[in-house]
Amino acid sequence: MGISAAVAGASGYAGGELLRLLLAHPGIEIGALTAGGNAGTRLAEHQPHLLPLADRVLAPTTADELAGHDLVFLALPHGASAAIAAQLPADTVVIDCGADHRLVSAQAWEEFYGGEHAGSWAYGLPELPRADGARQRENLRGARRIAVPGCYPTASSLALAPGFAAGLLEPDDVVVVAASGTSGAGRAAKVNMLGSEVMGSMSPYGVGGVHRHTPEIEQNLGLAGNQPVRVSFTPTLAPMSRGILATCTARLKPGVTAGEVREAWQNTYRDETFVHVLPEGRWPRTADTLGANTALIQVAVDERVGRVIAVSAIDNLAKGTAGGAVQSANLALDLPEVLGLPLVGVAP
Ligand SMILES: NC(=O)C1=CN([C@@H]2O[C@H](COP(=O)(O)OP(=O)(O)OC[C@H]3O[C@@H](n4cnc5c(N)ncnc54)[C@H](OP(=O)(O)O)[C@@H]3O)[C@@H](O)[C@H]2O)C=CC1
Ligand SMILES: CC(=O)N[C@@H](CCC(=O)OP(=O)(O)O)C(=O)O
Repeated sequence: MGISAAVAGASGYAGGELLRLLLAHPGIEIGALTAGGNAGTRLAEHQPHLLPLADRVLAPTTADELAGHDLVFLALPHGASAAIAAQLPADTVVIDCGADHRLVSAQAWEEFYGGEHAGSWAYGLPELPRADGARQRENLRGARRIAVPGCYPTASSLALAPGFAAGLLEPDDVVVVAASGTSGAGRAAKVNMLGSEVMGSMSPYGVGGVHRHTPEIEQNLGLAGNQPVRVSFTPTLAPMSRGILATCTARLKPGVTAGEVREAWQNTYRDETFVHVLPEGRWPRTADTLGANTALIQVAVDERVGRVIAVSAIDNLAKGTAGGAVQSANLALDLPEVLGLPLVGVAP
């Protein structure tokens, strides 16, 4: 008998990607599938690409439906996860794809999300380096409650953390501009997500330091360098369904050379399966990560202005959500960390 997993939010984008990955996972069996207003409908109406589950009927998202599994993935809008998680048994592994449990600081939560802070769980970005030389994965082994990172924080934290972990970057001059595909916004209808608004156009949003992923990126880079980091973050919307390209720059400390930068980035990810620093001269493209649990990174130094430029590409639904969630679940359940996770993308 394998490990049983329930997926709450199975009719949404993150839930659909979780199910795609779980169908290929050799150690996990898919149990209850739940939704909100779409409870009672067949999965095929929402996820026609998941043929083996086509006839499964979505249950309402209640603790009764979710309890009784070894593992519960919550792919619900933020705000909905905390209430349901509080009703689940303490020994169930609960992986929250939403934002409710990502931030350590209650003050940052109130400033960027409003309302009451639900608390913080082990943060599900295994490869994140920490200033003490350990990796975030050490906090995930055996954990029973895990918060999956936001998709922009996954891309930008992995891109810049090596420089903070190695003490090469100034903490007060960090700029991240990232482009996301529209699936990042979820499936709920929004006027600015209509094809006619998005196709053939790119546009910024959440400008001026107000996007709720700003404190999460600061939290991660602060952990990597063991000092507070301030980040100017601007998200943009790109006319594609999946993918994030994060262009991240920071001021170098005086005297830091391009060679030291390259060495720090390569050393950080040398032994990682999913995070790759590309050979010099090759730059990450979102297309190369589609469907894969990978993050592709390149770094360069702009010597004229004394800044590092680190670019990363991920699939927001794979490494940016569902892939990261399954990777963390593997760690929590003491399975091989890479089990069932695709390293191979879909191209062109
Ligand atoms: N999309 C992405 O790239 C990323 C998403 N995430 C996070 O994952 C979570 C899910 O996002 P995503 O899949 O994109 O969103 P979607 O809008 O595509 O899906 C939301 C899912 O939650 C269900 N739902 C909505 N409201 C409730 C409720 N009150 N009670 C129970 N179920 C409810 C919906 O069911 P129904 O169909 O019945 O309404 C649907 O299954 C969010 O917290 C998001 O922040 C994290 C990283 C990246
Ligand atoms: C394109 C788009 O709208 N993206 C979403 C982020 C998606 C994500 O990772 O966020 P959460 O898990 O924190 O919801 C946004 O900017 O709010």
